[in-house]
Amino acid sequence: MQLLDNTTTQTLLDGQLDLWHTTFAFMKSMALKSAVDLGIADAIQHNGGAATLPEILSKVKLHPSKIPNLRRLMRVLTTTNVFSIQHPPTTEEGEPVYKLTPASQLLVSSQIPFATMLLNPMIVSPFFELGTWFQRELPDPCIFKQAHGMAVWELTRKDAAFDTLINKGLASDSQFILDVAIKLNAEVFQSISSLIDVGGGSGAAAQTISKAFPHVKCSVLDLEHIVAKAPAGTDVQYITGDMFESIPPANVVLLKFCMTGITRTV
Ligand SMILES: C[S@@+](CC[C@H](N)C(=O)[O-])C[C@H]1O[C@@H](n2cnc3c(N)ncnc32)[C@H](O)[C@@H]1O
Repeated sequence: MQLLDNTTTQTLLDGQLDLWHTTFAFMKSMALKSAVDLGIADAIQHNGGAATLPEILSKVKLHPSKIPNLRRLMRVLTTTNVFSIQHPPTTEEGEPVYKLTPASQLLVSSQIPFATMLLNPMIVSPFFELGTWFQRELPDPCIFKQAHGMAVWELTRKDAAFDTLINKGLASDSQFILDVAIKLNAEVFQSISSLIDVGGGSGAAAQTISKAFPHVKCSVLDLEHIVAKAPAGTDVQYITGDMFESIPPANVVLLKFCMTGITRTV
């Protein structure tokens, strides 16, 4: 084989390994999706934060024919640090114990809707056509629109289930990251009196700030159909508008995740 004449066999084997690692990288995210779908993090948590395979099986619903495959799934999830594994000493018989890691602690508490959103087929499938996207000139550069015929925010307007998926996912991430920001940088919020979250969605971030710092007048600027569904009874003011036309004045302008899927027309 010409290839083998010109390059060392070991170099090519290393190259094949790199290719396989990248080719099968999707198995990591699909294993994570399975863990979320099956509630494995919750099962371990309910067992005190550590569980053997039979203990996980007592809490997770699997078809009996698939039980032998759970160990393989857990192997992927431990090599990717979603869970950790502690083997029994070689001198003793017994089952390995799976434990929560910082990553899976987040799956128990807050990040499930975010992972569920990002691993949804509607969000993942457009990337199968990334090569085509590079070859075409499109009036709208949004890859989601190339695949589904409309931008993310147009689809949220038309499809209630998709809207819930996106809003819950974004809100869970906002809630988590704002809790962290408030804990680490409280003085930043103490020194301001107003804040506007541009493209703030259902207002999870603004509400978290408003509750922690009642002296900060918090507002959300978003598109009409998002503001129409804004939760009532909060101190946050929801404003309908297009960020490309104007942004109401405030001490702080928050732009979180706003580079993704922004639409110019309201
Ligand atoms: C990726 S989401 C971010 C939501 C929120 N900031 C968060 O981090 O959870 C983008 C938001 O921008 C809004 N949006 C899109 N185009 C907009 C525009 N032209 N003017 C104002 N808001 C817009 C969408 O409706 C959506 O709520």
